[in-house]
Parts: sequence; C-alpha cells; structure tokens
Amino acid sequence: MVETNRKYIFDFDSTLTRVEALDVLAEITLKDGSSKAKVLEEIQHITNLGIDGDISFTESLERRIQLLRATKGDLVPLVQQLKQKISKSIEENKEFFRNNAEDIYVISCGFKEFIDPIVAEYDIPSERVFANTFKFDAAGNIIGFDETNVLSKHNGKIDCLKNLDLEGEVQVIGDGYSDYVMREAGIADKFFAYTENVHRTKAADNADYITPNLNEFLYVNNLPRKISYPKNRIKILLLENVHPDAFEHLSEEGFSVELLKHALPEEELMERIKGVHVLGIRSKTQVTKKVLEAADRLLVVGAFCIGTTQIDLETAKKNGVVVFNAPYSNTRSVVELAIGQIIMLKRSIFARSTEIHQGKWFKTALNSQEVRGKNLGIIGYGNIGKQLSVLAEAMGMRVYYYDIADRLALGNATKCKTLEELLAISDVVTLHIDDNKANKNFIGEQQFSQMRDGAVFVNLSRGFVVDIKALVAALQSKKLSGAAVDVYPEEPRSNGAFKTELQGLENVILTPHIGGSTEEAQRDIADFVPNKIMDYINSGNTVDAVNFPNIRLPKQQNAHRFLHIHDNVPGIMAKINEVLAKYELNISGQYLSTDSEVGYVITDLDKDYNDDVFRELKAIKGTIRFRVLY
Ligand SMILES: NC(=O)C1=CN([C@@H]2O[C@H](COP(=O)(O)OP(=O)(O)OC[C@H]3O[C@@H](n4cnc5c(N)ncnc54)[C@H](O)[C@@H]3O)[C@@H](O)[C@H]2O)C=CC1
Ligand SMILES: O=C(O)CCC(=O)C(=O)O
Repeated sequence: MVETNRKYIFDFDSTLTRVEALDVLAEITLKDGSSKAKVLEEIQHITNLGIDGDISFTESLERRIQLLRATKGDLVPLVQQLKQKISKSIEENKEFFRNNAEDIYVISCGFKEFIDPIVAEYDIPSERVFANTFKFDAAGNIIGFDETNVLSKHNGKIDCLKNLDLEGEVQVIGDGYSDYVMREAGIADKFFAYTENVHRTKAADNADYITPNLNEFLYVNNLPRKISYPKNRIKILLLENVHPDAFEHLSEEGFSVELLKHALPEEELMERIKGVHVLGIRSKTQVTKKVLEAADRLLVVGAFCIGTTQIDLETAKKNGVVVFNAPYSNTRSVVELAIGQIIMLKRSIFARSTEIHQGKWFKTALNSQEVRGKNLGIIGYGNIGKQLSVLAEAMGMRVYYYDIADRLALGNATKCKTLEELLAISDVVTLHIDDNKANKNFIGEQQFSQMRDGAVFVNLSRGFVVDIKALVAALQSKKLSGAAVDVYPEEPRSNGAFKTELQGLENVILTPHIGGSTEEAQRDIADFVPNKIMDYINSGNTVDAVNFPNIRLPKQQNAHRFLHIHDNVPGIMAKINEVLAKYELNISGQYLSTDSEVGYVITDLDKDYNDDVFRELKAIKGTIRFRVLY
C-alpha cells in the first residue's frame, strides 16, 4: 500500500468501461427494425454533444431518456453486459483499486442503478459513487431522473466535487470535457484525459496528461501497476511500407507506432532512431553500426523479410538488440515468380509481347521451348530452393541442385557435388543462396563460361552475389539466351528512377525486387514478425531470433520477470544471484541461454522488489541491458 494523500476521481462511461452505458441500454431496449439504427445514431450524437459540452447535460439526458424507452427490467442485462466491457487496463490493475479503496471516487453523469454494481467489484462502495438516479413509474418504466441531483445539471460535476470537500491532491481521470471542468474550476489539481476507449480532442487538448490507459496513469504517478513500463511508451518505427496489418497489430497491443513508406538513409535514421524501442524494416534499410550506436532505446529490429544482411547483426547483439525476421512467409511467392519467369524466358514471351505492344505481329516458334524435360539447376537448396525443386519437378523438369550445406534431395532431385557440375548440366540456372556477404560476386565471368550455351539465368536472391558486368557480357555474347533479375547490387530506397546496365537487353526480364511482394506474403509477414516482437517485449522470448541466444520461456504466473543481457564472461550468473539473495528475493524460475559472446538470463521472482535491486543488477560489470517485466 502506497501512502499518497491523493484522491482519485474516476469517470464511469468510456473510462472505467469501454462504452457509454446508455448506448448499450439503447441496444437492449430498441426493437430491431428500420428505425433502430437511426435512433441509436441519434442517441450517440446527443451523448457526444453532451460530453463535449455543446448542449447542456440536462438536455442531453432528457432527450436520450425519451428515446430509450427503457424499464427497470432492462437494467439487469445492462449490468451483465457492462461487466464484460470494463476497460482492459482497468481490469488488469484491479489491485490499484483494492489498495487505494479509501481514496477512489466515481463521479459520473450516468446512473447509480448500473454504476454501483459494476464498481462494487472494484472495491468502490455505493457511498463513494456520485451519479444520477432514474425515476420509474408504477409499471417500472424509466420516465426521467432526479432533477434535484447536481449531476443532472450542466457542469454538475463541479458542484458535486466541491460538496465533497476532499483533502489532499485531487486527480480526475475521465474522457470528457465535463471531467476537465473540475480542473478548470480549480477544485481538482490534475486532469488526466483517458483515451483508452475514445480520444476526445476537447478533453485531450485541455488535459494535464493524456493517458492512453491506466498503466500510463499509474506510471506517471509512480504507483504499483500490472506492467512496469506502459506499452504506449514503447515507440515503434516501421519503415519501407510494411503491410498495414503490422501497424494495426502493434497499435492494438497498445504500442505507439509510426509507419513510413520508404527506407531512410543512414544519417536520417541515426536521428529518427533516438527514443525508438522497435525498428521494423525490409531489405532496403541499412541498420549499420552507426545507426545502432545512435539508438539509445532500441530493443528489437524486426526484418519484415527473409534476408538480414542489411543489419549489422553482431553490433546489434553486442548492444543487446534482438533481431527477428520472417524466414518462410514469402518463400512461396518467390518460388511462384521463379517458375513464372523460367517459363517466360524459355518461351521468349517478353519479346513477343513487346512486339505486339509496338504494333508488330511475329508468330514464331523460334527460341521458344517447353520447360518439360529441361534441366533446372538450383543453387542454394534452402527454403526457397527446395520448394522450387518440388514444383519444377511437378512440371516435368529434371532438377539438379548445389548447396554448400549438406541438403537432402526432395523427390527425384539430383545433388551436384560441385557448382561446376551443376552449371555444366543445367538449361536453366536459378540462384537461391542466402545473403551472406561472403557470397559477393559468387557468379561471375568464370561461372557464366561454365554454363551451357543458350542457358537461361535467374536471380531472385541478392544483387551483389552476381557480377553484373559479367552477366551483361554473357547476354550480349549470346552465351546466355535470357535472364530474369529481381535484385540488384544497388537498389533505390524508394520508388522512382532506376538505372542498371541490364536495361535494353534482349529476353531479359527485370523486376524491382518483388519476389516476396505479394499480398499473401506481406500479410503473413505482418502477422509473423509483430508476434515475435510482441513476444519478446511482453515476455522476453527470443525463439527464432537470428542474432541472439534462443530461449522459449514459460508464461510467468504472478511473478516479476527480470531480463538480464550481459557479456558472456565468467561469474555474471553468480553476481546476479548474489544480488537477489541479498534482497531475499525468492527465484521462482530462472532460465539461461548463451552464445560465445552474450548471455541472456531470465529470472522470475514471486515477491515485490525495490529499486535498489534494480540499480544493483544494472550495475553488474558486463551488463549490456537490463529490463523488468511486470
Ligand atoms: N527477391 C526477393 O524478393 C526475395 C529474395 N530472397 C532471397 O532469397 C534467399 C534465399 O532464401 P531462403 O531459401 O529462404 O534461404 P535459406 O537460408 O533457407 O537458403 C539458402 C541456402 O543457400 C545455401 N547457400 C548459401 N551460400 C551458398 C553458396 N555460396 N553456395 C551454395 N549454397 C549456398 C545455404 O546453405 C542455404 O541452404 C534469401 O537469403 C534472400 O536473400 C528471399 C525472399 C524474397
Ligand atoms: O520484400 C522485401 O522487402 C524483401 C524481400 C527479400 O528480399 C527478403 O525477404 O529477403
């Protein structure tokens, strides 16, 4: 229990609950029919006019009650429904209400008949609930309200709070202008505009604080709360036009998310990354050492793609920044494009199509072959390579593959021991190696010379793995009969002009790095990566992290969780446990995962800790990052 000498005045509708109770009552009482929607709309309109102070509250109440046609009996389902509609963060922080029971009041322009039973479950007794009361006729119909109650009057909350004559600092938490006026009149000391359910500009503009949930309110007041750091304080910057679903998932979770359409150059990113906890990128954004050094809050980088060499993974790790990617979400899209391009190349479709666009009819079988029975050479037999292998075989191609890692053949595919062997046998060579920097210019003049005369070449992996000059030469000399290229050594940060030496060459299909750009893939990625991010932020899980010791954690039950990332040097675990023992903290679970450079230890504690523990754990030599959950 924290002694504060404060009084907390809560509004009810859209603050303690997610809804306006009279709107819910209207849903219950109005019979389905053509006029129902119209009446509901009218009620909501009148509610908003009253809340924003555009009509007097008395008028708003009178007009709504007339439209409602409710009875005493309707209040029973209303209460049941409202119990299901408590604001999420209010529900999460029930303990705050229990611990401060004596100091919490509800002042509402709603009605005690439905407020009392709801807030009783939050330890707020009827005598500390100030609200209107209904008038009923003998048959139980609601026919009006007690007009002598100050709360039925315009700005009645001011008089109500004045009459209470409370001692100590008075804080008002509400979503409407009628809550703010208590502060304006000088009877309340602070007004918190509560925006978890609705953001009312007029209230927010006048607030001392805007609080998107109760956690933030408790954080600002330094009061115990369900989560140590309110999610709205976690800033997420999404670049490169990642699918809007990612924005939605992360915003729904309560994070503060910003979405930009393009990649940012290093200098600009170094500025923009300050204060950012989570960075979301695709393949264009270079997360360099300088960017990572400039990042003062960064916890996670989410690569909304497969490749991760655009990120300095080592520096990220050393700085305690976890990186996730989406290793499978766009695999199928790349495979389908590869198949399509192989067929288009083998049939010289682009040449024929261009001729027609130019007004020429040139029907010919010249340079047009089926893919059936042809040899497909896949370099890089990973997720994409293997899936391509299966689909190509289904089209009757004979599949050969080469991989530096030992990969088992799928179907009837034949493994080549050397790259030369594969190049010599393939009618189509397709590149699906990973984006490891060591693969720079992996295919060059020598490799093109080792290919079959008239072979076609496809690159959907990374631009830098192919020597473009050598590819241009192989195409110009007709060593190759065609090529499809989706990726380039230098790619622009945003849509606009683009130049490559491959432009204008015959039977060359050029696409702007869209192998993984399908609606399906982008939607899947927008689901997968945010889940990984949220799992790490909310519980510390690093499963599938690409640069960090992987650890799958059990969900903690009524425990505080300490996350400690440190240099992997001897003795750190002992020091952590020494500090915990010194403060007599009982460890309910402890999990450790290390690699050669960093250690990641997660400790669950079943007892409250104080800030000294926090400081001492942070001060242990070798600590890279320390974070507390709950
Ligand atoms: N164009 C686009 O939009 C997209 C491009 N990609 C690119 O495709 C690449 C492959 O993706 P996945 O199949 O998911 O990766 P993966 O990691 O599952 O497979 C890559 C395979 O290449 C092999 N490999 C690496 N270097 C090699 C070398 N020098 N010689 C032979 N084999 C080598 C690896 O051992 C591995 O089996 C990604 O790294 C990314 O660069 C991925 C998705 C979309
Ligand atoms: O879609 C993107 O931004 C990049 C796709 C890609 O190359 C990858 O997933 O590695």
